[in-house]
Amino acid sequence: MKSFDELFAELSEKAATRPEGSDTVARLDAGVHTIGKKIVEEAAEVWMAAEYESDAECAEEISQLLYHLQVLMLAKGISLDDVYSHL
Ligand SMILES: N=c1c2ncn([C@@H]3O[C@H](COP(=O)(O)OP(=O)(O)OP(=O)(O)O)[C@@H](O)[C@H]3O)c2ncn1[C@@H]1O[C@H](COP(=O)(O)O)[C@@H](O)[C@H]1O
Repeated sequence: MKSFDELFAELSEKAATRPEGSDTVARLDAGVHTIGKKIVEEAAEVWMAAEYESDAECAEEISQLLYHLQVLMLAKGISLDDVYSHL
């Protein structure tokens, strides 16, 4: 288990070091358009899970949406503080 900030630190490290086989590196290389489409897909899955699936399944979908949002943040060079400053 990890926090939002811990996942972002891990993904930032992956983006910087580009380890072989990293899914995150492949997603970053695919670009903002592809990442954006994945976010829309994951958001829809969150919505469907909230309406028709268990709370546990919904939580898993939310975790995936948060992951893909972080990938987009990295692709755009947006930091945690850039986001937190609006909360
Ligand atoms: N938290 C996540 C995470 N959440 C979601 N995903 C990705 O998002 C996918 C979920 O989307 P879907 O359910 O739509 O599955 P899918 O249709 O097969 O998705 P696609 O691969 O086709 O886009 C998963 O299969 C993962 O590829 C994640 N991939 C990685 N992480 C974490 O990110 C870190 C770095 O991972 P790597 O870059 O792979 O080393 C590790 O701590 C991982 O646990």
